[in-house]
Amino acid sequence: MTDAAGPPASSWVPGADASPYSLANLPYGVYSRAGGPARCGVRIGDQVLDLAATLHDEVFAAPALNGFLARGRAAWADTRDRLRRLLAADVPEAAANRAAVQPHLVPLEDVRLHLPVEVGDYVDFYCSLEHATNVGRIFRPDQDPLPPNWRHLPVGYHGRAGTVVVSGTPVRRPLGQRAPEPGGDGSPVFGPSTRLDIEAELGFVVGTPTRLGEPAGDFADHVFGVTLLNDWSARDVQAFEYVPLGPFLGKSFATSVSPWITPLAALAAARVPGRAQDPAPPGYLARREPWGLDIAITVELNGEPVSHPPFREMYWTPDQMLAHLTVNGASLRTGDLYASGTVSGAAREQRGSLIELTWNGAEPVRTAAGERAFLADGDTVTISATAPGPGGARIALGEVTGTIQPARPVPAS
Ligand SMILES: O=C(O)/C=C/C(=O)CC(=O)CC(=O)O
Ligand SMILES: [Ca+2]
Ligand SMILES: [Mg+2]
Repeated sequence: MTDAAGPPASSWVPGADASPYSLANLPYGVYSRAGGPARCGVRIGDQVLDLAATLHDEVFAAPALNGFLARGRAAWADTRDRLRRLLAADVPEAAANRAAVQPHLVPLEDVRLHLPVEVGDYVDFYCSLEHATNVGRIFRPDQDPLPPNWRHLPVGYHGRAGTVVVSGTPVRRPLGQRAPEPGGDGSPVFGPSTRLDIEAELGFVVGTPTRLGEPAGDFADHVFGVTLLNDWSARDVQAFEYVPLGPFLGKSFATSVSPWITPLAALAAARVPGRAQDPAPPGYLARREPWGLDIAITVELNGEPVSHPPFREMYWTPDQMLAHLTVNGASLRTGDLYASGTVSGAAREQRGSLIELTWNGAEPVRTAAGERAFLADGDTVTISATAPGPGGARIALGEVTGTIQPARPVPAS
């Protein structure tokens, strides 16, 4: 059963058809039950389907999806087709499928979700025109908000792959150096970050590697799927350290991702051409297919929605990010992760970071827990997203959440 336009296919799994985790979605993740090993699964409704047991395939009896991702696009499509057929209500063998598959469904409330891939390299881009313009105005008020390169290439930096953590992992407020403060002795100040922020982003997970020395082929040949990502950012540390080599410790302490990877195949109805670009980018960045994605993101602070960033408004699209990552001959490996950069739209309530929402703290966000310029200890940030599915239904991309823990004590000098 391939993904087709038209009415959504129906599943025998109770509740699945009415859920944003219907047969049209089927995101992949890694789960464990109490005392059991971590294994690969697919989400349907409020359950996880164990893939190794269902498909009799040991590649899924692993604590990461990398082995499956390395098999490539034809295998991804074949597995998705098999799963859709096994879970479908409207195929002749549905009763037999149900009898065989039902024992391998586990209620979500009985599982722990893990980081779904072993992350290789992690790169973060800067692809929202509105975000780049806002942050440029705030960080560099005396200059053009957009650097001269910005409309010619998707600007990015390498982050710390080893600190990519799964949703729910607590985030400890980092220690670091910030600029000398007025009234101080002129030295930088070392201590807990006082401007801890979020960045609402999408992450793209590489399945099929590229060859050293060669550019990537088609986006959908290499990229397996999409995850939600929060690039926690200590703005005070970042502002003092980033010249001239870019973000470093201000962003490397934690990057949280959703436990679910939504395969590109589930996002067929979300594909849009991508925003017009002026000037036209060089040939290697020309868009060959529509890979803008109409994904609607919501950011909640302590349970209250504070922003609705629209991914469809991104200036650079994820196929262009992939082309740029490899144009110099640098290769990508299975499990590499690249993020879009903060997603911000033109309206205030579409900004994907607190530094923009509060204009560097000058206009605090009002919530039931009090006013926030930046994050307080104990705050919980949750990013979720939905996208159009077949027949007007929507699919969900999971959520990525994290709660801020107090900084560790400043070491005595
Ligand atoms: O312009 C700057 O100096 C800083 C930019 C960011 O903090 C953004 C970043 O990490 C990339 C992004 O998320 O868009
Ligand atoms: Ca970022
Ligand atoms: Mg980060």
